[in-house]
Amino acid sequence: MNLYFSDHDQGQTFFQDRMQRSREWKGGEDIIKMGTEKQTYLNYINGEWIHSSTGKIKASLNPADIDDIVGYVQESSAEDVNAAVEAARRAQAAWRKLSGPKRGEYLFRAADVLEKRLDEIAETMTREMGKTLPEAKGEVQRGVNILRYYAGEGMRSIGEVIPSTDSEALMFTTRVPLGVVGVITPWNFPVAIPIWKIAPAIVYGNTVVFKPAQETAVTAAKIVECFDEAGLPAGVVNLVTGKGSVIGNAIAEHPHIHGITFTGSNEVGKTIAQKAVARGAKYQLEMGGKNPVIVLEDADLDRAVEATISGGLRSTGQKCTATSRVFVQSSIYESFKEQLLAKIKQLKIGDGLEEGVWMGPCASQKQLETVLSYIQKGIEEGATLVYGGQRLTDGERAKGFYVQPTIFENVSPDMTIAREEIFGPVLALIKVDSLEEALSLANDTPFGLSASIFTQNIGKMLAFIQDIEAGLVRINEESAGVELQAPFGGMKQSSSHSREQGRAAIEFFTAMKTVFVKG
Ligand SMILES: NC(=O)C1=CN([C@@H]2O[C@H](COP(=O)(O)OP(=O)(O)OC[C@H]3O[C@@H](n4cnc5c(N)ncnc54)[C@H](O)[C@@H]3O)[C@@H](O)[C@H]2O)C=CC1
Ligand SMILES: O=C(O)CCC(=O)C(=O)O
Repeated sequence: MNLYFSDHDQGQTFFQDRMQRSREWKGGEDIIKMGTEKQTYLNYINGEWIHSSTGKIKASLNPADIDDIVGYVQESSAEDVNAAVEAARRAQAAWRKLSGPKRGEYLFRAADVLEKRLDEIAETMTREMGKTLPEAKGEVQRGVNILRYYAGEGMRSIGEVIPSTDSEALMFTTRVPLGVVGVITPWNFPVAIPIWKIAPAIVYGNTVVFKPAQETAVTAAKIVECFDEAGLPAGVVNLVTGKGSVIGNAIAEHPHIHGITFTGSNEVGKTIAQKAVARGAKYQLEMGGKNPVIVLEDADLDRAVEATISGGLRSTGQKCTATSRVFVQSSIYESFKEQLLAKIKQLKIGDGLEEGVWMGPCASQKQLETVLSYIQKGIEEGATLVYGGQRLTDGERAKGFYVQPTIFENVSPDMTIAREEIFGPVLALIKVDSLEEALSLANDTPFGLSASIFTQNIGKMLAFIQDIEAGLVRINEESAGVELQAPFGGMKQSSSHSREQGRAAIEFFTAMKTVFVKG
């Protein structure tokens, strides 16, 4: 039996899980071993931390060490989603009536709380999904900055005055919230992505039902704790954790959820879109990438090598903006490859909590298996494995989901590793003779998220900006890297053609009204 002890009296939102106790019989004595007690994180509905109606919990494991349980999270049901939607609906009327600046004040307070807890939440993130601690800290700081940006958004314009053909009339646009918004997020940016969806949703007057990836549900609960501590009114943000096929699906199908914002795989994104269209809900999808980098013969080679490594391998390649195809002009191909390999061999791979580690494990066993299966496909389909390709299981790494950074060459455009999103530290090097050839191959993909080029030639830069099919176009910089004040999103199958972040967020999270007033 689970015995839960509430720590609410001390202002805490967790419960202690006494399942960690075990009994041992030693020298005639019955000894209770406390072991390490783990926190159980609850759903957050209508301002209360509550258990799922299923009574089921799931351990969230550290991908660097599967013996390390980060915490227990709720395996909820559609019934819990119904309760969360009901709370969000009830909260909506009063929340939307607050002024934008007033709603912004709550976001400023949440930013302060998150900033105070930066180190602790970053450490939880590293333990839960493996990215290195400096990267995790950078991401939490980004979360703080996003909250402050959208807090300020509460004071900015929500419409414009348009001259009417009737000189005695006033015509203008204004914006209203959608209502209840479902936020479905992945595990690869467990702080930044939820915050860049939740912050604009609530500052524009919506209320939220938040379903994070189960792999990073502890980190998600900690974000929600920050909103709770900031005094956000009950029901404005609700958290329900559990399986995507159960909780995510219930959100997609719920008749009282008016908008769904999703980041994750194309497969799931498409089903969400179909369900949203079927019931007339608004939706926004950010999905995969197969992002190219083009390195031309006049490039600054050191910079191009650094950026390829950083863009392709940081966060173990688990970014939708990660570099995965590298098109290198023939005349510099060998020297680029040599420099790339020399640098990659020096990367330290290990537990992201350890100082000096550059690349952590894959975020889960499933993700490790996916990456290894793509590497195997690359070999079977005839690409040349130049470096890596193996799981790392020596010493402490035996307990984690580590894979070597992996480089392929002789990759042809029809190979699986040139076409599908791998979401791991795998780079395909492809030799090209000209910018035109590079552009044509780079565009030969269903995706269109991010792309970069290395060249000193302004004409080639301009041709790239014009002709590359990508929502994020980067010159002499890595393919990853998103600024919170700028629109973010992809072309083709990388997104639902909408944009997130910056001022662009207003387009999804509000509905526009055109008003005509005649005195
Ligand atoms: N664009 C991006 O940033 C991301 C892309 N991916 C891609 O997806 C692959 C698989 O990763 P997963 O974590 O399995 O991604 P996923 O698309 O299954 O999960 C993303 C979110 O959707 C939820 N979800 C899952 N099934 C659902 C359903 N039927 N209805 C509604 N929501 C559902 C998940 O619980 C999670 O919160 C990766 O290898 C990568 O290629 C994954 C995460 C982020
Ligand atoms: O590159 C970034 O900072 C953001 C990437 C992203 O949104 C993703 O991987 O889901």
